[in-house]
Amino acid sequence: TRSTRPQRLLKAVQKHATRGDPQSVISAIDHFCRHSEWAMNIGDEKGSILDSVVSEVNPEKVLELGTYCGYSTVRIARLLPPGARLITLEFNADYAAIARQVIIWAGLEDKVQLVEGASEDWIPRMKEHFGIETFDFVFLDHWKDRYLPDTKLMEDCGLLRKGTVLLADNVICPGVPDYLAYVRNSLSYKSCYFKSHLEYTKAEDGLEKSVFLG
Ligand SMILES: Cc1cc(-c2n[nH]c(CCNC(=O)c3cc(-c4ccc(F)cc4)cc(O)c3O)n2)ccn1
Ligand SMILES: [Mg+2]
Repeated sequence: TRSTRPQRLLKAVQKHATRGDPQSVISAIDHFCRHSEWAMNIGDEKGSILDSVVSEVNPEKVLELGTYCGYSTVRIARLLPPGARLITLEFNADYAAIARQVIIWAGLEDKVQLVEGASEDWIPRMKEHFGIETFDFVFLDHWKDRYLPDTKLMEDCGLLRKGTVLLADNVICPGVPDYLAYVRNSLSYKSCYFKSHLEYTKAEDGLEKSVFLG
């Protein structure tokens, strides 16, 4: 039967990227998505904004919601200091299988723990299952109707501390209006918007950076 788009994306990585070289993995995926098939990775333009925020925060403990093929996982993990850890949650088992291979090809498997399942099931188990106290940085890139409930769930589970940075993809396209209203109006967050474009297109999109104030 016909291969899936994530499978074809992984083949492009294994053909064009150098094992152990995260930048070549990022470039191979961006080339595939620009010249072969669009895919819902954050992409190079928003990816550069992600890079700058991660570098500024320099986090030890990172949570990513929505792995997809592991593109943003690689972008984040390649910037982490030794000993830092990234936990990434993926609901779709087929995406997860591809992402594991992409992360291994980039040579970043020691920094990344990929967990399969729904965010609402795993967020309440972070502390007892992974020994996590609080996260320094959270990247939200999963189902858009889960951004707000999962943010409230992270608050309630005590996973956020004064200064934890949340960075949300797709706040314009597909859009997360309820989440935006919440972080922009809540006294518990300081938010700012980074205007950009939907990956590999001219459509507007952007990232919302929100600092939890406790
Ligand atoms: C743990 C857990 C994980 C998940 C989960 N894992 N992986 C995802 C994927 C989510 N991402 C998207 O749907 C998405 C869509 C677009 C898009 C699509 C079509 C258009 F026309 C325009 C834009 C663009 C993007 O950048 C996106 O990120 N959800 C779900 C539940 N629980
Ligand atoms: Mg996205």
